[in-house]
Amino acid sequence: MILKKVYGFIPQLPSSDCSLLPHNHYWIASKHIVTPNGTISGAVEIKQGGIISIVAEENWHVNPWFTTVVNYGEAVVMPGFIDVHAHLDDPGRTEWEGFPSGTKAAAAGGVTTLIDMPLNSAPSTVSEEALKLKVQAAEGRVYVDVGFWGGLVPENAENATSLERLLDAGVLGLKSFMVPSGINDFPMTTSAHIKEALPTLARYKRPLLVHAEVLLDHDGKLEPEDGVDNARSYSTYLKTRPASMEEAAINQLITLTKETRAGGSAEGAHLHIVHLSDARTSLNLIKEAKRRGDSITVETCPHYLAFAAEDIPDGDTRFKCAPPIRDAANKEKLWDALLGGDIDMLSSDHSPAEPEMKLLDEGNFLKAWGGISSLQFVLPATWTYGRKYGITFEQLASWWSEKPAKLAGLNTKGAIAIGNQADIVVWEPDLEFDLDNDYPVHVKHPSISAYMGSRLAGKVLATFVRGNLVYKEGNHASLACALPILHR
Ligand SMILES: NC(=O)N[C@H]1NC(=O)NC1=O
Ligand SMILES: [Zn+2]
Ligand SMILES: [Zn+2]
Repeated sequence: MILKKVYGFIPQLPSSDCSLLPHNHYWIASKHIVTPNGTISGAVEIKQGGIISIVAEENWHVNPWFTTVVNYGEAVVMPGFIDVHAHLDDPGRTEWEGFPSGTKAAAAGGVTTLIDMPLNSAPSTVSEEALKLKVQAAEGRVYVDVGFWGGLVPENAENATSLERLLDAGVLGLKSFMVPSGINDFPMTTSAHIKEALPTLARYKRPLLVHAEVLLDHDGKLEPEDGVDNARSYSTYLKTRPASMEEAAINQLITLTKETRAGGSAEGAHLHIVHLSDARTSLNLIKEAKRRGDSITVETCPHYLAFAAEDIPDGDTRFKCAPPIRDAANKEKLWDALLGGDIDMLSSDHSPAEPEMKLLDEGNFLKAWGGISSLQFVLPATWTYGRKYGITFEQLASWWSEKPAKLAGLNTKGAIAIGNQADIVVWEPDLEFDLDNDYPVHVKHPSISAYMGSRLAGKVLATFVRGNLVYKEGNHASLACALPILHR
C-alpha cells in the first residue's frame, strides 16, 4: 500500500485547485520507477510541472526538513499512458461522452494524454473552423492533456489548401476511414484519396491513421439479409466483418506506403493502422511492409487481447466494435505479435454512445452502436490479461507511452526522463478489484462498458499531469487545468 510521507517544513504553497498536492517542487519516491534505462529504486524530482532529476536510491541524499517527498513504497511509478485513439465526442455529442467526463475517466485509468479522434463529435474535425470549436470546448474542461487528430475525408483530400489549413491549425496528424464510419459528416476515403493526401502529410511530417477495413461486395452492404441469421449471436455479426476486409484494406495501404521510403513521393509521411484485429494475413502484410522499410506502424486495443468471439454472450452488445473481436486463436496470435514487437502500441478506441444505442434489451448485434467503452480500465485490463504472458513494466511503458508519444510527435512526453513533462501514473500491480456496481466508476455510462462485471488487477493510485496530482484514490482535482495540445 501507499506509504505517503510529506515533510512540510518549507512553507507550503496555497492549495491549488488544479492539484491534490499543493506543491510545485517535490519528489516522488518508489522502489519501482520505470525509466527508459530500466526500472530503478529511487526518486524523481519534479519542479514547475517538469522532471528535473531522477536519482537511484543509493545516490539520493535530500534533507527531509527542506524537501517534500511523496513516497509510494513498492507501488509502480510509470510514465502516464498516452491514448492515441479516443472518441470524446465534444462538442456536439456530449450525451455520449465529453471532455470533462472522458478526461476524468482517463485520469482514473492512468492516462495523462489523450488524442481525440475527429469523428463522433459534431461537427467532425475536418476543417480549421471545426478544430477551433474543439479547442474552445476543451479549454478549462480537460483533466488530462488532449491533442487532436484531424479528419481526412474526400472533400479535403481533393483540396490541398483546406488540408493545409487544417494541418496549420495544429492537428497532430490525420485519420481516415476506408469503410463507412457510421457518422454522416465523416465519409469514407478510398485509397486514391489517401494517395493524394500523403505528399501533403510528408511535407508536414505528420502521420495518417487509418481505419483499415474495406467493403468486399460491391453493393456496399455490411450486414446480412435481415432474418437470415440470428442477430443476437455474435457470430452473425462476425460474419459481416470477416478478416478479409482488414486484409484487403491493408493490401491497398501497403501499396501506398512504398512511397514513404527514401526517395519516394511521400518520404516523410507515416501510416498508422488503428485497432488491428486480424492477427493472421493482415499482420503478415504489415510485417512485410516494415521489413521493406516502409514508414508504417500498427496498434491494437485491450479488448482484442482480452476477449474472444466464442465467449461473447448472446445479445451482449457491449462487445460490439469494428473490426470485430475474433476467435481465441487469433487473440493468442495478437499477443505473440505484441510481445514480439510486430504490433507497436496499444490504444483504447474508447467509443461510447448513449446506452439506448447499444440496444442492450434487444441485443441485436447488427443494429447496435459499434464501439467499446473502456478508457478508465485500459491499464488494469492490459495488466490483468497480460500478466500470464509475463509482460513487463517496461513493455507497458513502451506500448502505452513511448511509442504513442512518438506517433503523435509529443517530444516531451512518453517517458520518465529529465526535461520531460511530469506526466506520471502510480499503480499497484497486485491490488485486485471487482468492477461491480459498488466500484466508484468514473466512466459516463458504466452500464455499457465491456469490462463491468470483471475482476481486474492493477489499481491506479495516483495520476500526475504536468506535475499536478489530478487523481488520487477516487478523487479528482477540483479544477480542470490540463491543456489542449496543438502541433507547434
Ligand atoms: N465511429 C466510431 O467511433 N467508430 C469506432 N467504433 C468502433 O467500434 N470502431 C470504430 O472505428
Ligand atoms: Zn475505427
Ligand atoms: Zn475509433
